[in-house]
Amino acid sequence: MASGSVSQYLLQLDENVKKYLEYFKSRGLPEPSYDAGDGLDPQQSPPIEILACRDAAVEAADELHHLLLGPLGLLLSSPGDQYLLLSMQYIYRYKIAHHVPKEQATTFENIARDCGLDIDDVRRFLRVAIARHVFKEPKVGSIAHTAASKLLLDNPLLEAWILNIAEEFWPSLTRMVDATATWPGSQEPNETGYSLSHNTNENPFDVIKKEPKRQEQFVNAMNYSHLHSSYSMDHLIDNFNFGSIGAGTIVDVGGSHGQVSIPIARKYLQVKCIVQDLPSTIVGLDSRLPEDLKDRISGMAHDFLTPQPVKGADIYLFRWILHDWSDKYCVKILQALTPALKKGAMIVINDICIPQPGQLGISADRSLRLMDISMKAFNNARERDPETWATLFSKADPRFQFKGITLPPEARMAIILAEWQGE
Ligand SMILES: C[S@@+](CC[C@H](N)C(=O)[O-])C[C@H]1O[C@@H](n2cnc3c(N)ncnc32)[C@H](O)[C@@H]1O
Repeated sequence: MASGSVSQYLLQLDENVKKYLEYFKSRGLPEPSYDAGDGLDPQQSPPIEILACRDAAVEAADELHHLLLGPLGLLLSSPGDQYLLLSMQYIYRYKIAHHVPKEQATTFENIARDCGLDIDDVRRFLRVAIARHVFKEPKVGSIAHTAASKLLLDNPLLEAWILNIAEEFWPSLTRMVDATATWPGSQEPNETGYSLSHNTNENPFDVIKKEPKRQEQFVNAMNYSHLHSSYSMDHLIDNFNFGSIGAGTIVDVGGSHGQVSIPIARKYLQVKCIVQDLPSTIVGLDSRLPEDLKDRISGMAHDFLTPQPVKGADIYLFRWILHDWSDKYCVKILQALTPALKKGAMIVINDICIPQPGQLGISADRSLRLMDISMKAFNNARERDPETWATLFSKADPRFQFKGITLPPEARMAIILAEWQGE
């Protein structure tokens, strides 16, 4: 399939949109808009040449979009294009990208033979990808790499990201409307699109954990999505003064392997950190800590849905935790803290905060909305806006004083603060 250049598509778009709009003007119709649609009478279609202009303009816009995204962007836009996603799942499962020479063409027949696949399936799945410039068909029946298909080679985190969406999230999305009918308004992690599509009544995290390969894929996918500098830990560490507590204690709730506590302790030279997580995650943490931090960081097994055992700490930190839980469970998690809190203790949350509609550009807003709905499909969790964050604290206990939200420049994750006012 021949592809034009950016300038050619721009010209094609400009010429065809002008002709299309001229038609509207000549009929006294307003320009098409999101609010009013195109104002055309469905019974009386415009002349065929006008429809052809529209189609040419749409095609030029699509192609400009794809070219400007670049090869990586093209692949990453796949969650919005389930057909490409399906095709990539097929390509990954049978390692097809590895059977196409990097610099030459091969044939569908060769691929089918080398991978032991049905030739008709190979042709059909690959042509879905080719239609989005993932591989190309330089002449009928032959197949060669494009920049995007080359990214499917030897890129394990990208592979995990795409397969995790294809295998864990996408099936959940296809059943989430059914889930809203089966369990209206549910806040339970096992009453979701995931539950229906994966035929389980367990929390998806527990389902995935049972299979080491699936767990590895999930962890790699999460790591891939956090590679972008907007997710860097530095945004938290440089924009919240953990040093203000002097030699005080930070409880890093759900702190995993200490990936947050370690850089905090490195920057703030007096603070002590207690990393809490489930027993299977926290086991062995103390021996894995860097030697120079062993006297200031320690690990502790703790389920954050049960009462907090560390009493009187200065800061309780939740990084990348609460977005994995519905409001009902976030309230429980916050309530589980209260028996341990001293007056003035700070609750520091580092998580996504969706600005009010209209405050972000359309694509940034769209990507947060997609994340939010994916969390719902997965385990009834959610991304929150400022109001929803504030409400969590007031629902948990009126003695939490909500102190506000800051979004450091260039950061995706906001810093959300509350202070305990109880005695
Ligand atoms: C997305 S990770 C965040 C890890 C770390 N805070 C960070 O920012 O990199 C969520 C963590 O919560 C832990 N977790 C999940 N359920 C938990 C529970 N009930 N009690 C304690 N930790 C839990 C997981 O084991 C995991 O380490």
